Amino acid sequence: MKRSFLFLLIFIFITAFTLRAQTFSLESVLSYPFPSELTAANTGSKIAWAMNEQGRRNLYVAEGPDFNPRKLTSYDKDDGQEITSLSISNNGKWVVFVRGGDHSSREGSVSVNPSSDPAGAKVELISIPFEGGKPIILAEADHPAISPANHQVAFLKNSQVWISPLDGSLPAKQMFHARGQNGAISWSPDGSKLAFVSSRGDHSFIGVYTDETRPINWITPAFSRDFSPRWSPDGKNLAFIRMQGQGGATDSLFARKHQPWAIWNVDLSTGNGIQVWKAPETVQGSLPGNDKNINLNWAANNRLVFISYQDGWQHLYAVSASGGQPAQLLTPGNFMVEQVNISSDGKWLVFAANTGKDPQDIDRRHIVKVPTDKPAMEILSSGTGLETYPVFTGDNSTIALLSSTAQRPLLPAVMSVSNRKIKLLAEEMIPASFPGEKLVVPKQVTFKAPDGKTIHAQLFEPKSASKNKPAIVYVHGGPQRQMVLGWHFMDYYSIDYALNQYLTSLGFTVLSVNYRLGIGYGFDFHKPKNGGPLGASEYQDIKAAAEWLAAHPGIDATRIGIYGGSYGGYLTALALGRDSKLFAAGVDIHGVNNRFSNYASEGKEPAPDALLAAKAAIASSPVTYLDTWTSPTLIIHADDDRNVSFSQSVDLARRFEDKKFEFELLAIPDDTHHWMKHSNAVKVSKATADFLKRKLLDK
Ligand SMILES: CSCC[C@H](NC=O)C(=O)N[C@@H](C)C(=O)O
Repeated sequence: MKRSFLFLLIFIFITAFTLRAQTFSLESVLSYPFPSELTAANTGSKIAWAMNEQGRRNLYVAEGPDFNPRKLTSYDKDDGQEITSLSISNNGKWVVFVRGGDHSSREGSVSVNPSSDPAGAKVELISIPFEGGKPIILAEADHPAISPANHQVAFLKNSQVWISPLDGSLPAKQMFHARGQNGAISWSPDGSKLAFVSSRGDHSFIGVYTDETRPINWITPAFSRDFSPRWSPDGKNLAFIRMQGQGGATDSLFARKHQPWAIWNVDLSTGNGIQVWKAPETVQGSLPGNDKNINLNWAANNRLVFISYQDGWQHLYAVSASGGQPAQLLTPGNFMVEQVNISSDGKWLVFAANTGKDPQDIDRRHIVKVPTDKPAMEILSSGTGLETYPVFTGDNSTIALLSSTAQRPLLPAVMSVSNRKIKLLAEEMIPASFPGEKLVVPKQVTFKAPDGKTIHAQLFEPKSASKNKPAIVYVHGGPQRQMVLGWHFMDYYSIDYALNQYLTSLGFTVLSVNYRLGIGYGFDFHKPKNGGPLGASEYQDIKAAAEWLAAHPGIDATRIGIYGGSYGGYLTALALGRDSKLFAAGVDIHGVNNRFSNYASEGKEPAPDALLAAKAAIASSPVTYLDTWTSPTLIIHADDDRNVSFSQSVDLARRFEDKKFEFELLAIPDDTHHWMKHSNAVKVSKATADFLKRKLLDK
C-alpha cells in the first residue's frame, strides 16, 4: 500500500513538474516588444525604428559600425498612440515621426483614444535631433516629407500641403492651395520643387509646386488617375503610374477583367510625357494587390523598377525610362516579392521573399537582393527563421531588417552586405519572463481542399502527448495575408501567434490555415473565382482544415473550435452558421457577418449580373445561416473600428437576441480594429482563450 502511494505521489509530482515546465501566462507570451517603421538615412549608417513595449511606443536609433540601440523618446503610457512615418533627414541630424492615429485603417489620420481620456487625443508631427533632445511638436498633421535640403519638412494637414522648419523655430504655414484631396508629397532631389497627387473623385492629377510666384505645374493632365510620382536622380524628369479614370459602363460583378495601368515619364523642361511601359492586357497584368503595391522606383542607368503580378507571381521588373523596350523580369521563380527598398545609388534592390533552398521557405520570409539591371538575385538569409522589412543604410554597407523565429519574437537586426552576418539589436528588450523556450515550433502541413487545391497550414501541437485532444482552427484576416512558420511580422498577427502558442500550452492542437484569397502562393490562389461575397469559395479551405483535424490522430473530432479576427472573424461566423456540427464553439473577433451591399451605385446603370451577385452575397453571409447556427459563440468588437464597422456585430447580436440564441459578447469602447491599447489586446486574447477553454477543454 505504502509503495503504491509513494509511486502515485512521484507520478503526480513528475506530471505537475512537466506541466509547469510547459505552461506560461498569456500576459508573459504577449509581453514581447514589437519593432516597426524601420528606416535608414540616405547617407551614412544611421537607422531608426519604433518599438512597442506592452503598449508604450518609443523611438530608437542606432548607427554603424556598432549599431548600439539608443532610446530617443520616453512615452511611458499604454495609451494607444502609434508611431508612423518615421524618417531621418539626409544629413542624419533630424528624425521626424507622426504620433497618433490608426494608419492601418481607412481613416489613418483621425486620432484614436482607446484610453477614453477626457482630454481626447491628437495626431501630431514631431521632430527630434538624432543625437537626442526634447521632442518638438511641429503641428497636428500627418504624412511628412523632409526636404533634401535638410532644414524643413512638408506635411499634410486637412489634405493641404504645409511646411515647417525641422527645429520648430517658426510656426508651420500652408505651402500652397490646391483643389482636391492632396497627398503623396515628394521633394525633388535638390529640394527646389515638390510633387504631389491631387485626388479629385473619379480622376487625379500630379502637380509640381515651385514657389508662390509660379502657378502649380500640372503634369500631362488627363481623364485618368495618376499617382506615385517619382523624381529622376537629376530632378529633370518625373515618372508616375497612370490608371483609367473611374466611370464607363458598369462591369459585370463576376467577370474578371484586366485593369489597365501604365508607367509614364515626363520631361519637366518641356512638359512632354511618354508612356514607357503598359501592363499586359491580362487579368494577371492588372494593377497588383489591394494596396497599390507598385513600388515604383527610379534606378541607376535611366531605368525604372516596379512590381507586377503579370507572370502569376508578384515580381520585380525593370524598364528603360526612355521607353520603347519591354520590361525585364529581375526576380524569376515561384515566390512573392514584398517590402522592396532601393539602395541610395539606385544599383540594388533588397526585398523580403518566401523563397530559399528549403522547400518550406514558401511559408517563411528571407532577405534577397538583386541588381536593378539584370536578373542576378542573391538570397542573403536562410534557415528556419524569418527576416523581413529590409532597408539599405545610406552607405550601402549594411542592410537593416527585422528578424524572428518560431520561439523568438521580432527584433531589429543588421546584416553586413559583405559577409551577410546578422547581428540582433535590443535583445535585452525581451522580458526575462518571456517564455521563449516553452513555445512550440509550428510544423508546416498541407492538405487538399475539395476542389484539389493544395492548402498550407501551420500545426501547433502541445508538448504533452495526450490523446483525444481538443483542437482549434485559426483563421487569419486580410484576407490578403500569409501566416508563417514563426512570429509574424505584422503587429496584429503577432498577437494571434502569441495566442495560438498560449492555446497550445493549455492543451489545444491549433491549425492556422492559409486559405485562398491569401498571398504567397501565386495569383490564382490569391484571386480565386467566386471568392468573398461572390460565393465564399475560400470557405471550403476552412472546412477542409477542420476535417483534416478531425481525421488527425489524437484529436477529439467533437471538440474542434474556431476563431479569427476581421476577415478571419467573417469565416469563423460562416463556419459556425453553416457547420455547427463540425465546429463545436467559436470566437468571431470584429468579423464581417453580413456581406449585403448596395450593388446599384447612384447615377450608374446596375451591373448586368447585379441580381446574381446580390443572391451570392446572401449565400456568402453568416447571418443567412442563423437557423443552423447552434454552437456556442463569443462576439468581440471595439466600437472605433475603421476597418469593419461595429454595426456588423450589433446586427449579429440583435439577430441572436431575436432568435433567443444564447451568446457571449465583449464590446470595447474607443479602441479600433488593431487593439491600439496593449491591455485591450490582452483582454481580447484572454476572453478568447477562456471561452474556448470553457467550451472545449473543460468539457
Ligand atoms: C471585408 S473584410 C475586411 C477585413 C479587414 N481588412 C481590412 O481592413 C482585415 O482583415 N483587417 C486586418 C486584420 C488585416 O488587414 O489583416
